[in-house]
Amino acid sequence: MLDIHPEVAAAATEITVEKTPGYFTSALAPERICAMNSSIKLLLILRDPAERVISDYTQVYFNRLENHKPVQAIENLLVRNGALNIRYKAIQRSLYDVHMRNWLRHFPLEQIHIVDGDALIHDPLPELQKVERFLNLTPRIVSSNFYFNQTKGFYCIRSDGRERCLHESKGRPHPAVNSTILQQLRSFLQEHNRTFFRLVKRTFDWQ
Ligand SMILES: Nc1ncnc2c1ncn2[C@@H]1O[C@H](COP(=O)(O)OS(=O)(=O)O)[C@@H](OP(=O)(O)O)[C@H]1O
Repeated sequence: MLDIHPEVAAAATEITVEKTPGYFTSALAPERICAMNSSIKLLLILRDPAERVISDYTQVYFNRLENHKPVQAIENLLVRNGALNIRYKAIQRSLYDVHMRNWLRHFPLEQIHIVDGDALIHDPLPELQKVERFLNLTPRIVSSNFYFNQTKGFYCIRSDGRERCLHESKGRPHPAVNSTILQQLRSFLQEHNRTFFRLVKRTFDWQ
């Protein structure tokens, strides 16, 4: 979730943006943020929730490796006692309907702009132009602000003569997941995704 705080902006021409991914899944954040500023504009970047589970696993996996902690194959975390382990945190964080419901108790849907994370990765400009419109900003982002970084395999940003990519911990190769288990995960998420689509009155290209 990105929270825009116009009231703490340094100048009338500026807005303040704060980014904390953990807000979306926090039970307390919506109420607290609403108490702070009920007219705040919220940005939510979401990708295919099954991909998000694997991405979550991959980041934890490499963090643990770097900290010399033991690691497990993703299948050992996804499955417990022969069934999908829906208590696995990476799965819980991908139940977008559950978390969104919590936000919609405090904010109208119009105040929350959802960025299609998969589209953002493959074609960033249109998604960011939608963000500019949502924030009522004068359009400034143009295609030359992006270049495809062959080494990373992703788009990175070019602005004011500087080039910036995400941290090296991002964009690492995901493990190949056992296809039966992946299918189980996708089937489990499907109903949650449908509920989420109804809540936000739009659909995404997730299975
Ligand atoms: N330039 C560049 N470098 C690396 N990764 C890139 C880039 N552009 C988009 N992506 C995709 O962004 C995913 C990471 O998003 P996060 O939300 O976890 O990153 S961050 O919190 O905004 O830093 C990351 O997910 P993972 O591949 O699962 O790490 C990528 O799919």
